Amino acid sequence: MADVAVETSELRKTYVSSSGVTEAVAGLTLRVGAGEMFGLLGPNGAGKTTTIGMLTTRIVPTGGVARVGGADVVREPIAVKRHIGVVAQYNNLDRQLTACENLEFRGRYAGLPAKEARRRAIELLERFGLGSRATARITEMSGGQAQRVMIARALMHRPDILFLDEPTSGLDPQTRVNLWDILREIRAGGQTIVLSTHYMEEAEELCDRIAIIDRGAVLACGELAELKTATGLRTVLTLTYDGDPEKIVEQARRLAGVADAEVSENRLRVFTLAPEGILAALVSAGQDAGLALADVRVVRPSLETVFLALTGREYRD
Ligand SMILES: Nc1ncnc2c1ncn2[C@@H]1O[C@H](COP(=O)(O)OP(=O)(O)OP(=O)(O)O)[C@@H](O)[C@H]1O
Repeated sequence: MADVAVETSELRKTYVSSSGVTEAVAGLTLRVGAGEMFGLLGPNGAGKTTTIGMLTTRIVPTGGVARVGGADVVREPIAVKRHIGVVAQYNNLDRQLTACENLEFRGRYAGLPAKEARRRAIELLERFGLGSRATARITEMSGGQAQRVMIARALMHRPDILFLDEPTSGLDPQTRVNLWDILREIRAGGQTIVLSTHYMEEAEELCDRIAIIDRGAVLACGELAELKTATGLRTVLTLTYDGDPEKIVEQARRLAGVADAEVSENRLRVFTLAPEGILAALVSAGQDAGLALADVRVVRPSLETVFLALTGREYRD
C-alpha cells in the first residue's frame, strides 16, 4: 500500500434540517501515514463520528475530497471498503447470532469460502481472548467482550486500515486498558488505525499522531510532543525548600532549557520545554546554597492544557 493511508482536503458535511444548518465537518484537511495509529481527538459534537462516517463511505460529504487506501470515498466506495474495517461507536452486532457466527457472516460477505471464514473467525476470537465465548450469543456478553467481537469482525477480511469510533466509550477502566493492548497489537502487525476519542489520556497513551478537532475543524495536528511545543506549553517544576530559594533563582534562570523561574515563599517554580536534567541541577544548586529539599512537583503539559491553549476554552467532556 502507498505511504499515505488516508488523505482529506477541505472535507465538509453540512446538515440542513428544519432546526437549521449544522456544519458538522467544516473543511477538514489531514493526512494519515500507512502504519500509523492516528487519533481524532475532540469533545462531544466536534464532528468525529461524521468524519469517520465519510471516510468509511457511510456518510456522503457535501464538499471536499477524501481518499482512503488511495481510493476516493465518493467515486470509488467499493474500493475503499476493501481497504477498511470499521468498528462503530455502538454495538451493531447481530444479537440473534453467536460471536463466531457474527464473524463468519462478515467473512462470507467479504467473499471468503465457508471453511476459511470459520477458521479465521475462530482464530480471531482466540487472539482476542474470546475462544471460550465463540458460541455465546451477543446478548450474553459484557460490553468489553462485545467490543472485542466488533474489532474481530472488522478484521475478518484483513483490511489494511481500521477505523474505530470512540472504541472505549462507556467501558470500565480495566476493560479499556485491555482494549488498548489489543489496538497496540493490531498496529504492531502493520495495520493503520484511525480512532476517534474524547478521552485525552487515550489519545496520549495510544496515538503516534493526533488531530485535535473542534466544531468540525482541525485545531492542531501532529505528534503530541510537537503539539505541546507548538503551543508553547511548558513543564512546571515546583521545588519546595526548607529555606528561601531566592538565593538560587538567578542560577535557575541561567540553566540551559529554563524559560523562566520565580519564587513564591519557600517554593521555586521553574518553567521549561525540556525538563530533562534540570531537576538534578536544581537539587544540587539548593544543596550548594545550604537549602534542603522538602518537596518536588512536576506538572507536564497535557492534552487538556494544549486544548485550553489552542481554544482558550475548557475541554468540554
Ligand atoms: N444527521 C444529522 N443531522 C443533523 N445534524 C447532525 C447529524 N449528525 C450529526 N449532526 C450534528 O453534527 C455535529 C457533529 O456531530 P458528530 O456526531 O460528528 O460529533 P462527534 O464528535 O462524533 O460527537 P459524539 O462524541 O457526541 O458522537 C453535532 O452538532 C451533531 O449534532
